[in-house]
Amino acid sequence: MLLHFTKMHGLGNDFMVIDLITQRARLRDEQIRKLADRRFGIGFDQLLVVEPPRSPDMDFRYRIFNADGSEVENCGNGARCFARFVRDQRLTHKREIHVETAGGPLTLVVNDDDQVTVDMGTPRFEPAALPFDATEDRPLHALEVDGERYEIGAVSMGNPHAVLRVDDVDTAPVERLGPLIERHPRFPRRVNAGFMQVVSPHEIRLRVFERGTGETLACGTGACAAVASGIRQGLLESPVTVHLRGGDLRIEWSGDEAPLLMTGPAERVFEGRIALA
Ligand SMILES: N[C@@H](CCC[C@H](N)C(=O)O)C(=O)O
Repeated sequence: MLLHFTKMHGLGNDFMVIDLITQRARLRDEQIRKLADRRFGIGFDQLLVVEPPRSPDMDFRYRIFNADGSEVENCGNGARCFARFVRDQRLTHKREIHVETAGGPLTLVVNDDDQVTVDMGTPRFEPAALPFDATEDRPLHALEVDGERYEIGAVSMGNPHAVLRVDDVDTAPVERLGPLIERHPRFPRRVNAGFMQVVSPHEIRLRVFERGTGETLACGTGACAAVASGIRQGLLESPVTVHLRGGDLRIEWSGDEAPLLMTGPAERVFEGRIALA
């Protein structure tokens, strides 16, 4: 069968987006891995799937699959693309869109300038929320990686994040430490590994080695987690501009149970049809 798809990106974190409201398909893990392949497939960091909601209060169900085929709880850059996609495809005319994800509900607002603001919910730090094997909920946890001890912030934005502060993201050992942190035994469901350089209380630079994908040009939930961890440690103050390799995000969070807001762009690249093997 021929499946219609749209290729999109949020700051270079790229997606294949498919509408499973007007089309029918069931994608197996190995098909997702093949489609994600940049030589043998379409190439993407994540697959985003639009489905009808299961709850009457919601507009859509938003499902996310990493390039390795694993289904995950949340994707921030994807959420902005999802909002643009459902409007461009005329699946909704709303500017405020409520979606259910495996990590909980999200509210997406398409602004007049076409930037999208996502209410990402409240960051969670308790280790069980990630999950992370630690007895106490603290701003920093010691983590031994490859015989060295590092201090990491552990944050759930629906999906799990470890945030490591570095002096300079350009020279940070992202390729070496990223995969080791991602599969560290204290993170039983693996983890996204963020490397954060604090530039000022309102500005950070960030690289993220994503679970199930590898380093991407930007990670929305990674940006939210890094800012939440930085604010909790007293290093940052809202609002914070996050400079990622693919561009900038604005993150606002007033702390405690307040929702964290992420604002940034969402771009359509091309559309196509592909035969599913
Ligand atoms: N690129 C994303 C996060 C995608 C999911 C992540 N790799 C995970 O496994 O949790 C973003 O923009 O947030």
